[in-house]
Amino acid sequence: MVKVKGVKIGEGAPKICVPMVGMHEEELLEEAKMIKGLPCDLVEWRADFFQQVMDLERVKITLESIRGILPELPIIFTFRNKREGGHQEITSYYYQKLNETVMEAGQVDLVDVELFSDAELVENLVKAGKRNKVALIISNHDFQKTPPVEEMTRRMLKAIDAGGDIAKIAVMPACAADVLALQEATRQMKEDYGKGPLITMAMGGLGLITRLSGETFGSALTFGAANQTSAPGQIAVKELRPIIELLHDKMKKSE
Ligand SMILES: O=C1C[C@@](O)(C(=O)O)C[C@@H](O)[C@@H]1O
Repeated sequence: MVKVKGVKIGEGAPKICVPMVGMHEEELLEEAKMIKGLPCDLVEWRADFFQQVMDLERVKITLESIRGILPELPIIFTFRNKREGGHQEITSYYYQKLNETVMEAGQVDLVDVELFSDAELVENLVKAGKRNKVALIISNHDFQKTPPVEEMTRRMLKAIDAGGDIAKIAVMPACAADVLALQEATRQMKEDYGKGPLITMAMGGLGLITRLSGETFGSALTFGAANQTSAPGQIAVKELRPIIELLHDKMKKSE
């Protein structure tokens, strides 16, 4: 279990995270104000959407303004590279600098680091996370396909071995068997390897069930949209919340 600002990821019902995808500061602040009224547990700033992400001072100022609007919610900071489905590509050097700067600024609770980054970079960011008391999600995204179950579990185990507090995998299914493979990899990680917390999802409409069924299979967090999605298959947080709650209540009652 990972506890951030009182939110227990990996205990009870899956937590709901809303991505912030504004390209400019004003848009982000509007999004933050809207999120204030939404039934979510965390927010994720997808900084690869932000047009001024190459300006570290701007990033820090924007983060402070977001925090000003959302003082209580845990914030995940994510720069998603293009090769993993993000909107911009930056050098490894800048990726490290950006994530370290944000961790040192003290406004975020979690940082998402891509597993397939340079090994030394991951190591440095794990150390920076520990130094700054920021939890690390080590993630992998495949927007083309769903790897075999063993490969998905191998990646999640590697993410935890590398020092991730949370392992995350997002894949693209082509058929129902792919969706089942993602669920099975999640189940094996939780029940057979005893590892977690995990965040897993199959993307697109076909994978939607995986965004709802985390409590059954072992995914501790799910992403729901405010008004713009950050990945295919996300549904609105207002639609997501009652489903997550229904499953949680009924599962508890029939224990
Ligand atoms: O990694 C993830 C998961 C995600 O890709 C999804 O499919 O919901 C959405 C991203 O914003 C987040 O960083």
